[in-house]
Amino acid sequence: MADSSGLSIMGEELPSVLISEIGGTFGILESHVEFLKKHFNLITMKEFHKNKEELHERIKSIFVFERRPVIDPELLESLPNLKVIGNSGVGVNHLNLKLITSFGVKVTNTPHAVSDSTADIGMALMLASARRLVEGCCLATSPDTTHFAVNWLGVEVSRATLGIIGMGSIGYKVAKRAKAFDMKILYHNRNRRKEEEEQEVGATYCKNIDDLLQQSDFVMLVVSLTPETHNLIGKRELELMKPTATLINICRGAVVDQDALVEALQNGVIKAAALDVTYPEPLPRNHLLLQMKNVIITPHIGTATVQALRMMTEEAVENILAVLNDLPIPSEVIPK
Ligand SMILES: O=C(O)C(=O)CO
Repeated sequence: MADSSGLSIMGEELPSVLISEIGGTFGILESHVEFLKKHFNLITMKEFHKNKEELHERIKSIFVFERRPVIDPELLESLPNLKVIGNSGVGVNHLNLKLITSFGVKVTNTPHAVSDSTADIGMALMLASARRLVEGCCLATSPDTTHFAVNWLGVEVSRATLGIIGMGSIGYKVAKRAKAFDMKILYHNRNRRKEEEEQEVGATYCKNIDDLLQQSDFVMLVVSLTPETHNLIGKRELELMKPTATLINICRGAVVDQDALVEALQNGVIKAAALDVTYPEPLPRNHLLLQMKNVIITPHIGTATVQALRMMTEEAVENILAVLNDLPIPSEVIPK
């Protein structure tokens, strides 16, 4: 892994950093451990619980990966020298920012590392839904299939209108990709992008989200989950969309009112949905969304690439070292 930070604390013992565990489904990738150990003395939660008395004053940072370890008041109270929580990933809705910062602890995230891989998943879901890829795979592997029925047709994304809700770094990368597919691009964002940025990707700003919903063939959600964006897309918004439109969600499940979505899909209010995120994750096996032919669901794999995970670890390490060395912090998350 690239050692771009050059920030290890020279001449000092490596700072102790708490991690959930190494390996397993939710632990740190074993191939990242060597890199992390160049900068930190890693302490797993298991070691911490076994030896709290000796370790609690030494821990300066917590490296959060896959929402673990869980940061609760008890953990924060037990770490008097904690300076920073380095989240590996951009979304921090699993962290109570107000609580954490009330302990004088900073929070950082990794917006740069995740943007390409998450934008790719957005495009992959849009294309897969438009061209009925999952259904097509099932047809191809079905023993009864000789040829697809002549009226078994998908639609093209070329020249269709894509409405991007949330034009941060991921949304912007989606727009760049969509431009290459000759899509017409609309976007809604709290803050309008600079004119030259809009021109670069050919995106038109919709101040009013309703205009975007009414005009788009594909609506892609790329916002952070906050109290303002919780259930941002509900019954009213779905009813504004075209009956031929597809909803793609690559941010957080709770941005959509899922019951309203099920109803809209059942009643033909919209045509289809492609979701990398749901609530809960995973959905219960008997959930209606898992049974609909016009829905594609992936298990939150936006950053599940070799490259993204490597860059997330590197970006998180840079952030943590910047805080511990009292240097400008590349990506600090400030509670609103
Ligand atoms: O970076 C994040 O927050 C993710 O959810 C990755 O998909």
